[in-house]
Amino acid sequence: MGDEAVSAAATPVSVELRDIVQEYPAKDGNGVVRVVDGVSISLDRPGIVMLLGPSGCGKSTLLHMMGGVRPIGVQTPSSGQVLVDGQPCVEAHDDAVMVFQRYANRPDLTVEENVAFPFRLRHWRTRISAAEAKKRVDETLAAVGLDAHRRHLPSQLSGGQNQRVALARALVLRPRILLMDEPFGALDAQTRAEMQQLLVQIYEQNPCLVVFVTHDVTEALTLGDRVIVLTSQPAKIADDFSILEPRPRSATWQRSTEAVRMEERILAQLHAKSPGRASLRVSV
Ligand SMILES: Nc1ncnc2c1ncn2[C@@H]1O[C@H](COP(=O)(O)OP(=O)(O)OP(=O)(O)O)[C@@H](O)[C@H]1O
Repeated sequence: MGDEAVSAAATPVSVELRDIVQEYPAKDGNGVVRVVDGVSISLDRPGIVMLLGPSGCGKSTLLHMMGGVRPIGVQTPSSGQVLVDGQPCVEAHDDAVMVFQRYANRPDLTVEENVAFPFRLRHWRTRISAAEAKKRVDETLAAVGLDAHRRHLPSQLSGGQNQRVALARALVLRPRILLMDEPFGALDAQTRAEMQQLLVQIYEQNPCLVVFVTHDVTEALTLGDRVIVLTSQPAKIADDFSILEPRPRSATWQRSTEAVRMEERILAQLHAKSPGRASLRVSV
């Protein structure tokens, strides 16, 4: 299983949201609120896909759906279909792992123990041998630059280092789908840039499908192979385009006419009041 899981990272992957509608109970207790309104997204190859949209438009809701994570007591999606590798996704699945802004490291465990934590769970213990788990933890700690901190506690680390721990805990599972919910949103500008660089390095070494939620247009242009912009609530697709510029993307490219046009295009959509289109795909 270990070797299979290692090579799985480079294997094809597909995630499809088909005509997704999501409604949640209204906060005032009266009826429901439609948060997502007919979103269709097809992701069919490894790459970094940026999901942008105004606050509260349903980005996390869509991201969770891709990982089969469901809120308690709410039908998700209200209608539409989530398919992973062409199969209906009805529950959390091993192919997808999530990284959150609140890195959720256990304060009583060392860096190494935090990263190895998934292997304490019966589900993974029965699938990954202890030797394979140790090898993966060692490799991943080196990949995220935390080898020298393995015996430290989270309280002894900076915010960026703590986010590295959270990223490493996701990467030890060698996911084919890495779902990142504003993972660098709480970091200062320099640390955020370092983490973006790290993500690109890790991605280049082991390409998988990364779906990355952000509010930050520059982050989208720095990282994305594809940028999907959602409208304000209820979310529809407002824009969807590819960025062909290879990574790492230089400051010169960031200031180029091409990049500035993309930035303006995203900002125009984020500030637009008009409803989005059901599905639109453009190559830039
Ligand atoms: N389980 C739930 N029950 C009720 N309402 C919910 C639930 N989950 C999310 N919501 C509501 O749905 C809306 C969209 O939430 P979601 O977190 O998906 O948006 P978002 O775009 O990720 O937001 P942000 O950018 O602020 O992180 C919000 O108004 C939120 O309060």
